Amino acid sequence: MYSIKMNHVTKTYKSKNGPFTAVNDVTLQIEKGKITALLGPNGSGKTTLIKMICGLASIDQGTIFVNDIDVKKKRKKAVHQIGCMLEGERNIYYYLTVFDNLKYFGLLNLIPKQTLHHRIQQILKLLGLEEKKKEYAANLSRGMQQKLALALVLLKDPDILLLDEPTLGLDVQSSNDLLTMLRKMALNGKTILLTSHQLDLVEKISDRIIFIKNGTIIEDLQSKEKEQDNQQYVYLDLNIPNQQVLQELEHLIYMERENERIWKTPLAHLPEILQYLKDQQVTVKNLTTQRKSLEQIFLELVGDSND
Ligand SMILES: Nc1ncnc2c1ncn2[C@@H]1O[C@H](COP(=O)(O)OP(=O)(O)OP(=O)(O)O)[C@@H](O)[C@H]1O
Repeated sequence: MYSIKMNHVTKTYKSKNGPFTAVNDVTLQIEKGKITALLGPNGSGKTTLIKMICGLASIDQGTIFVNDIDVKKKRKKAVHQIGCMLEGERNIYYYLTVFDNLKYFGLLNLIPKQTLHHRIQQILKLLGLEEKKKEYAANLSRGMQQKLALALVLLKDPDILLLDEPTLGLDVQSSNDLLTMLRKMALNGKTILLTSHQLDLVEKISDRIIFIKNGTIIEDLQSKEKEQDNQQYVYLDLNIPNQQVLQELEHLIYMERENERIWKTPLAHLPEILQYLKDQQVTVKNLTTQRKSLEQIFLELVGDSND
C-alpha cells in the first residue's frame, strides 16, 4: 500500500540564467508505514520534491497522489494528510512560550479543546520538552527550536510526515531519540519521508534509501535488501557467457548499480552456487564478503555534484 505516488513529476524554476529543472521526471511510490530517506548532494532537488508533495511548490508536469488524493486537484484535502517540516524553516512563534505555541497551533488546526491539552502533554513528553514548556521559543537553543517545530508538526497527528533534515542541529542523543521515535511512529503505521546528509543515521533507521542527483533518482535501495542485511552475504563479480543461465537461481541475487553489476548470495548457499557457476562455465572474477558502506555507494554514485 502506497501513501505517496508520484508519476513523471518535473519542476522547473525560473532563474537568471534561464529555466532550471530541479526535479526531472521522477516516478516514485512511497510505502505506508515505512521510513524512506532521500539522500543527495546540496541542490539535488530533495526539498523541491518534498515541497511539491505538501503543496508548497507547484507541480509543473506529472501527478502526485497523497493517500490517493490528487495534490494538484485537491490540494487542501491532500495537504491535510501531511505534516511537513522544512529545513531551516521553523514555523514557530518566537515570542510565545513552548506551551502556547502548541496551544495556538492546536486551535488553528481545529483540535478539540478537550483533547488538546492531553495531546500537548504527550508530545512534550515524547520530545523531552516538558521542562521547557514555559520558556519563550526565542530563548530555546537551536536544537530545542527544532524539536518544537517537530512538536507542532506532530500535534495534528498526520498520517504522513515529510521531514527535511530533521536531525539538523540536534546533538547525538537528541538525534538518536528522535530517530527512535520516528521508528516507533512508522511501526504504528505512519509514513515518514525524510531527507538527511547524515548517512549513518539514515542507514540505521530507514527501510529504503533513495539517492537523488540533479533532480533524478539514481539509486533506490529497497527495504527488501535492507531486511536481508542481517544475513551474511558473499558478493560476486561474474563473467557470464549468457545472462540467461543465472535467472532461475533462487539464492543468487542480482544488484544493479550505475557502475557495477554484482551478484550476492547468502554465505550458507555459496558452495552450491559456486558449483552451479562452474557447471555453467561462469567465471568468478571477484568474491568478497565486504559490502560497500552506504557512504561509499553515496560517494561513488553522486560523485561531484557538478558533473
Ligand atoms: N524558488 C527557487 N527558485 C529558483 N531555483 C530554486 C528555487 N528553489 C530551489 N531552487 C534550485 O533548485 C535546485 C534544487 O534545490 P533543492 O532545495 O530542492 O535541493 P536540495 O537537494 O534540497 O538541497 P540541500 O541538500 O542543499 O537542501 C537548486 O539548484 C536550487 O538552487
